[in-house]
Amino acid sequence: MIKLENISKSFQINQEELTILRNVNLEIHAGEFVGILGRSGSGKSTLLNLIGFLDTKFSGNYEFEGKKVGEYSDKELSKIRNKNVGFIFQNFALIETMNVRQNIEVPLMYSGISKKKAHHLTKDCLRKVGLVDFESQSVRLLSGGQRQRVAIARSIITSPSFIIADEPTGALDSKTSKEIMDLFQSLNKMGVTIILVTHDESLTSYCNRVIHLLDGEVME
Ligand SMILES: Nc1ncnc2c1ncn2[C@@H]1O[C@H](COP(=O)(O)OP(=O)(O)OP(=O)(O)O)[C@@H](O)[C@H]1O
Repeated sequence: MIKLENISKSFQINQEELTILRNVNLEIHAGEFVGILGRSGSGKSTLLNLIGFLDTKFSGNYEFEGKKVGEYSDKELSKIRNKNVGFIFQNFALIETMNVRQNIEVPLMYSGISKKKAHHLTKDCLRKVGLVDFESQSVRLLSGGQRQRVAIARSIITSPSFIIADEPTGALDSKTSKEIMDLFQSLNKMGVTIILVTHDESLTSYCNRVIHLLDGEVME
């Protein structure tokens, strides 16, 4: 599904060129639960932005489902991103003025699907993340773990090809982290492809495969 060939990425800082990713070669297949492990500054977020179609300024070849990502226009790419990628962040990134259902339905806003269908999909996602009774609750009143469950439900409502989870347990205590990782594992068993990025080695026990990123280089 995802194929990166000889990907390099540099930033220009004060006349100096800083290489953040070096000749990255990586393939991720549908159904995998891949962990990308690396220290702070190793290039994890840079790699995620690239995989998630947020950054197209790199050298090398990125093929998604057999097509070169570099050949799409920005408009096409944002469509591809909305359809195929679910994002999960450390700080949940929920909209505080909305309730649980409204947050989960955000990715459907411009999809043109009916309200009835959206509600049906939301109910299904709420079931999957264990929040059936929280549909009308304001997200302000939720715990960290519940907030991340809402974010996970939001990430899967469009049935994306893969989800990117960037340090998803970084703001949670260890018991809640385990619950969230168990949830990722059960979603993966239902067929959701997951790319987890973390600096926490203990989380990689949940993954099928671990990729180590060291100073912008992949060590599988
Ligand atoms: N837009 C940018 N301009 C210049 N340098 C950048 C930019 N984005 C990232 N960097 C640099 O690239 C390096 C890798 O950053 P990146 O955020 O990818 O690392 P990371 O592994 O995700 O780190 P962390 O775990 O701390 O989030 C860092 O040295 C960072 O300062």
